[in-house]
This record gives sequence, structure tokens and C-alpha cells, in this order.
Amino acid sequence: MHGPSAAPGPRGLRFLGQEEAQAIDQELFTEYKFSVDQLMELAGLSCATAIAKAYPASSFTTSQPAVLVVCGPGNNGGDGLVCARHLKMFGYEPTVYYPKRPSKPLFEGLTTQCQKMDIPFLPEFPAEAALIDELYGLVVDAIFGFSFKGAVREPFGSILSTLERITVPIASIDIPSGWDVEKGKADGLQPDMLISLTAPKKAAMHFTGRYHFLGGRFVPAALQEKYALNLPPYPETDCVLQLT
Ligand SMILES: NC(=O)C1=CN([C@@H]2O[C@H](COP(=O)(O)OP(=O)(O)OC[C@H]3O[C@@H](n4cnc5c(N)ncnc54)[C@H](O)[C@@H]3O)[C@@H](O)[C@H]2O)[C@@H](O)CC1
Ligand SMILES: [K+]
Repeated sequence: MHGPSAAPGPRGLRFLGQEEAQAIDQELFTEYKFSVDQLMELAGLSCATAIAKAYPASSFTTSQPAVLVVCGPGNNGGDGLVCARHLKMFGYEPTVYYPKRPSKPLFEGLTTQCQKMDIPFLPEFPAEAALIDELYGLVVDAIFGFSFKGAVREPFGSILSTLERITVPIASIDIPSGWDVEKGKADGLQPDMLISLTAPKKAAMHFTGRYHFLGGRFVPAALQEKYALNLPPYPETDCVLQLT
């Protein structure tokens, strides 16, 4: 499973192919009996924690530490909703844009939690990149993760083309959205931060932003060994590790 697609990274860390990332994900659920919401909570908490380390609320130049969290239709979007909730707890002012909402109790619950914590949901995406730059100090990209494939379908194509033109930093959860999970996308989004969950995917080799964090400290040792993940040790009880 992991032999031919193995790609060594810094510190011997392995960068995963798309099928391998999905296989680990499935194994966590089927063999290890985790539930999606458990892992999503830990993933989203990792993202909010990494963001707080790289962009402390005090460093924002906007009047409030305003963050726009853009959520996609799958579990990457769910991570974004959890991240928004924890950012609010950490003293940020998140706003969510969530155009394609699956009618599943998990996502409905996460949405309600955010709404009841006074996190606004935008009815429309700001058409002008300049408006995003004016209103927010950071954008969290939770649109697509490791299951993204093919050409981007609407409404996400227009959203991504606006995000490609903003100047405020972007923090991408797991994969910069729109990038091929293995090959990246040279003319796509260029996030300032990438938070790789579980283990970096091959696209992360093309990441040139300032901060690369590892999060999702929930992979049992036996599963790490099976896939030869060679994850570096997390510091003490931290849920994130800064790679670069
Ligand atoms: N085991 C793990 O590592 C965990 C992964 N989690 C998150 O789950 C993500 C993977 O979630 P999913 O498998 O639900 O998938 P994604 O969230 O990556 O995306 C799938 C969704 O995007 C849509 N989509 C795919 N390609 C598209 C295209 N070209 N244009 C428009 N829409 C497209 C699909 O229809 C589907 O709705 C990871 O990247 C990570 O963020 C965490 O929630 C929990 C634990
Ligand atoms: K993403």
C-alpha cells in the first residue's frame, strides 16, 4: 500500500498520495472505531491552535481579529466549522461562508453550534477581493481536502478565483483548495499557511508559504507504523507541531 507511492520529506516525514490518505482515514473509522465527529473536532481544534500560534489576535491590523472561514461541501468544510468555533473561543471574530451544506446531522449540528455562538454566516461571497482585504485579517480555506478531484465546479471556481486575488494571508486546512492533492497547482491559491492533518499529502511539497504545521494528533502508533508515517514527536501535550 505505501511502498511505491512513498515520498520522503523533511525529517523523514512521508508525504501521502491521495488514495493512501483516504485509506488511512477509512482505517481510522472502520478498524479503530473512531467516529467522524471525534476526529473532526480534533482536526478543527488543531487548525485553530496553529492559527493562534502563527497569527496572534494582537497582530491583526483590522479593528477586530476578523477571520473569514470559507467552508466546502465535505469533511474539510466540517473542519472549518469546528475551527471557526474554537477561533471564537480563542478571542477571534470569525465569519463563515458555507454555500453547499450537506443535510447530515453532523454538519447541521456544527452549523447550529456556530450560529448559537454568534458567528455570522454570509449569505453571499464578497465579489471583490479588495472587500475581503478590507474586512478580514485572515482567510481560512476549508473548501476542499484530500478527496478533491478534477476541475473545480461552481460556486467554488468563482470563490477560488477571488481568493487568488486577495492580499490578506490564507491558512489552508489540509490541502490548498483547488490544488491536485499530489501535484499541487502552480497557478492556484498560494496560502501563507498550511495545516497538514494526520500527515502531509504530496501537494505539500509545493507549498511555499511561511507556516507549515502538522495537526490531528490522533493516529495510533500501530497505524503510524503500518503506513510508515514517521511522524515527528509533538511537543509535550501540544495538538500541533510546526514543521517550517
Ligand atoms: N483522517 C483524517 O485525516 C481526517 C480528515 N478530516 C478532513 O476530511 C478531509 C477529507 O474530507 P472528504 O473526504 O469529505 O472530502 P473533501 O472535504 O476533501 O471534499 C469532498 C467534497 O468536495 C466535493 N468535490 C470534490 N472534487 C470537487 C471538484 N472538482 N469541484 C467541486 N467539488 C468537488 C465532493 O463532491 C465532496 O462534497 C480531509 O482533507 C480533512 O480536512 C477530518 O475531518 C478528520 C480526520
Ligand atoms: K483546504
